Amino acid sequence: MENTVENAIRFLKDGKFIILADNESRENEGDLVALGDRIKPEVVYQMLGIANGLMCVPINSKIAKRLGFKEMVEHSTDPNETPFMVTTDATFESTGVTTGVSAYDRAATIRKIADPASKPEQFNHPGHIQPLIAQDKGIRVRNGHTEATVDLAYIAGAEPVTVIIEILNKDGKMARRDALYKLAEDYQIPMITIGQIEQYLDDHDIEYAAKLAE
Ligand SMILES: O=C(CO)[C@H](O)[C@H](O)COP(=O)(O)O
Repeated sequence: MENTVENAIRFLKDGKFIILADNESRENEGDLVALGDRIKPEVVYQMLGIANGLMCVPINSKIAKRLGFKEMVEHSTDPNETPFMVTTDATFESTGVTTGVSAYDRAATIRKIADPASKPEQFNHPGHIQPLIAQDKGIRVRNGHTEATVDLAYIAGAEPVTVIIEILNKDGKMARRDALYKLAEDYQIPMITIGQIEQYLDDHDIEYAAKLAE
C-alpha cells in the first residue's frame, strides 16, 4: 500500500476511509478518516467496529456559522483544546432520522451537515453526532486531526466536513504507530501522518489559507 497523501486522497474521494496519525509528541494517536459528503451507512458501521473511539465530525467555521452550531463550552480546559461543539441529529422531517444512532441515521445527519443547502432548522440539539470546529487557517495554526482532515477535504475538492474516529487496540489502549501501520496493512488502506499533509501543502504551494478563510 502506498502511504502517500495522493493515495489517501484517492481513497477518500472513493468514499473509503484512511488512517491519519498525529505527531508522536502530541496525542500520538491514529484516527480513521472519511469524507462527510459521501459517507455511507456501511462505512460508518465499519469505522465504528474497527476503531472503537469517539466518532466526531470536523467542519469549517463557515458551515458552523450557517447552521448555527455552537461550541460545547465557552472556555475549554481540554489539554489539546479539541474544539467540541454541541452534539446534533438531523431532524426526522429533513432526513427520516429517528434514534440518531444507527449507522443509517449517523450517515444521514453527517450528509445533511455536508449539504450546502441545509438549514439550521433541519438539526436538533443535542444529538448523536459530535461536530468539531476547525480553525480557519487549518494545520498551520493547529495541527490536530480536526484541522488536518478539513484540509484534506479541501485538497480532495470535497465539502469541508469529515468523519473521524480514534483507533483503539484490542486491549483497550490507544493504538500507536506500529499497530496503526499493521492495521493499515490488514485492511489494505493508506496510513498517512499530519506531518505528511503539512509537507504536501508546502510542496504544492496551495493557497489554502485564503480559501479556508472565505
Ligand atoms: O479528542 C478527539 C475527539 O474524540 C480526537 O483526539 C480527535 O482526533 C480530534 O481531536 P484533535 O483535533 O485535537 O486531534
